[in-house]
Amino acid sequence: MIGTRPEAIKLVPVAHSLARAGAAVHLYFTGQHPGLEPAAHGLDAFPCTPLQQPGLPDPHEHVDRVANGLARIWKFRGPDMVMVQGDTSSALGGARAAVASGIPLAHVEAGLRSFDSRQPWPEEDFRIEIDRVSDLLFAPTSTSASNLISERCQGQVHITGNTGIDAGVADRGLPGKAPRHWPAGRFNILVTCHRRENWGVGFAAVSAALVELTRRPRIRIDVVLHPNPRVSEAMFEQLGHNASIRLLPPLSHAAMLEAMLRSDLILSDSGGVQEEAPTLGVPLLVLRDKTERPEGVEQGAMRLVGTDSRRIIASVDEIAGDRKLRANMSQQRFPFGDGQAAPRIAAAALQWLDREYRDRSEPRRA
Ligand SMILES: CC(=O)N[C@H]1[C@@H](OP(=O)(O)OP(=O)(O)OC[C@H]2O[C@@H](n3ccc(=O)[nH]c3=O)[C@H](O)[C@@H]2O)O[C@H](CO)[C@@H](O)[C@@H]1O
Repeated sequence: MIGTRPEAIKLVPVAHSLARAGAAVHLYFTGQHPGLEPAAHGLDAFPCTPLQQPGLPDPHEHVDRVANGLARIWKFRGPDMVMVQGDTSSALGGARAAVASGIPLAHVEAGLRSFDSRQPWPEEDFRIEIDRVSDLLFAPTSTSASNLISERCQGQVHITGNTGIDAGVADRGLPGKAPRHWPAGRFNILVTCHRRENWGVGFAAVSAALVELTRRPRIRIDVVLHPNPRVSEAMFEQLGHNASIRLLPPLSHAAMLEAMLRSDLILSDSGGVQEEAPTLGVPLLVLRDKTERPEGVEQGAMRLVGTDSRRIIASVDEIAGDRKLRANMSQQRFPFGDGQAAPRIAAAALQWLDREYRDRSEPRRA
């Protein structure tokens, strides 16, 4: 099940590992991010059913549409297992349809918790519901596995690492493989900001901080726009007039990783970027008050700064001005996995299916 760009990025390695292990992989593209193409992510070798359900202002309504659409398709013939990733409305819709159709469900990136239903909203609750009904739970870290165990989730838990790290990140992050091109004297900041909790007041405060930071002569700022037009229009409105800030269109994943590697510091509210930055060894200020990915903060690779302008400016000034702190935050760390999550997931899923269908003494569907 794939609905959004990050789900595509994180499921590419899983689809290929499953296929290598002998599974027949069928993709369902919900259409949550319209324009998301299997070929753009190297997924064109797999059969794909498009649902054509673009994301809606009310994510709960989108969940229902995806769930109903899939349940209709799977009424007569469904797969042996449904695999969903993360916490999107597509993932929850897929999970509900699998349960309604009696199909085993696997959840990739299970167990992440911010312990606050309001942030990320509605993803925290979506992920909890998916975890409760999954038969197989692929937790990226021991922290996420502990969350599942303390909530007494019924599914089988495996600690695998995050598949996002398999997706070209681990290779680039390996010592000696990360080319850093810092022009002397410059301090390059890369920014992404798209979370729903930050729409409105949050965006305005982040933009005000960026404008203030351009007054420092050393600082250069690149803002990568989100594919959601509502988000990119707000950024244009607030930053388009500032000649010292470059607004870049959404980048391919490879180009995004290169842009991260060329940066001295990243400011972002993205979930995936929180996993990638420590692996690439680039310091990160997280534009959120809470995170469901505390591992990078605990290891000193990133800091939570929220969207308060003064706090953002103070943190940037501190990191830009303190070589020792910057060197420490720039150390490569691998809190989210070693780049081998997908083969672990494929092996565990196929083993689980073999056992399940042997015990059920009924043939697998494919
Ligand atoms: C609240 C939250 O965090 N939600 C999630 C959200 O995405 P998340 O917040 O990670 O979504 P983003 O849109 O920021 O996507 C991040 C990914 O896209 C890449 N990128 C970013 C910008 C760009 O121009 N080009 C590009 O390729 C990044 O390198 C990263 O790999 O969906 C994911 C998939 O279910 C989940 O794992 C996350 O938990």
